[in-house]
Amino acid sequence: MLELRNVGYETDDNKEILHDVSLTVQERFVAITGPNGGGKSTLAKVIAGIYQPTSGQILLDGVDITHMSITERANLGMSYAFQQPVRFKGLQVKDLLSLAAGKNTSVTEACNYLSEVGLCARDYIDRELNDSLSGGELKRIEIAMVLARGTKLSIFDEPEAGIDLWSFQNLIRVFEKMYEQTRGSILIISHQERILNIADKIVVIKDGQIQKEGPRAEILPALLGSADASSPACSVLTDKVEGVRG
Ligand SMILES: Nc1ncnc2c1ncn2[C@@H]1O[C@H](COP(=O)(O)OP(=O)(O)OP(=O)(O)O)[C@@H](O)[C@H]1O
Repeated sequence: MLELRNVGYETDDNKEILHDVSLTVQERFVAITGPNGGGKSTLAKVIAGIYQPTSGQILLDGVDITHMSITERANLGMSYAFQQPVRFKGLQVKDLLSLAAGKNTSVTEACNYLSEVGLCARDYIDRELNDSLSGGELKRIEIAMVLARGTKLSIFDEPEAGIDLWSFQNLIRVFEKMYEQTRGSILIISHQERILNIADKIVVIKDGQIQKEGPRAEILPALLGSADASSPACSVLTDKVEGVRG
């Protein structure tokens, strides 16, 4: 279980981005949503160790990881997929999957991971992770990497970004498979109703604070509120977050 106790984060020039965030993540799927600039990505980076919190404590299965490095957290069983995928120049896709899995992944295994994320494996296995890959391809490769790692806590920052042509059902199936394999928790930052729809718990972050959290059945109807059914869910959710105040 991941536990955040009164976590705060300020930038070097004293801008407060997160304020007094307390949260537990022990459910299968936990979704973090809220308006742009609310602090979701910052929270994910604080959890993953990319940013150090300036106050509060973070515990993973009771172990205080507040001041641990990214590598130490990863070794304890945490994976993080960025909103903007990173490029690893000089490294091939199959090498990245082997590194992620912590073993020499066979071509068949690597191909299976790539197929899971909707990529035609043989076209990608030997590709270098450089600018020749599109944002959407990199995003899928990054999701395949988290799948290969199979850790007890996987964090995804807007996994839907850049993969519009790939069916959401596939993305959701990947999350479900990941859960079956790891029995861990999957923390997903998303604005997408279809992703929020699979969440066991939804957390709404606004102005750097938790505005609302609870089971999906309690939070989602309020988020959708007076949403126009013909509008894309992503913009609806972003706009309607105001509606859950209370
Ligand atoms: N290093 C930084 N220095 C100054 N401001 C920052 C820094 N990092 C983030 N911010 C600001 O903190 C706020 C929260 O940013 P964050 O990226 O966490 O929001 P978000 O909820 O993930 O947004 P989005 O939905 O647009 O991805 C924003 O106003 C952002 O401009």
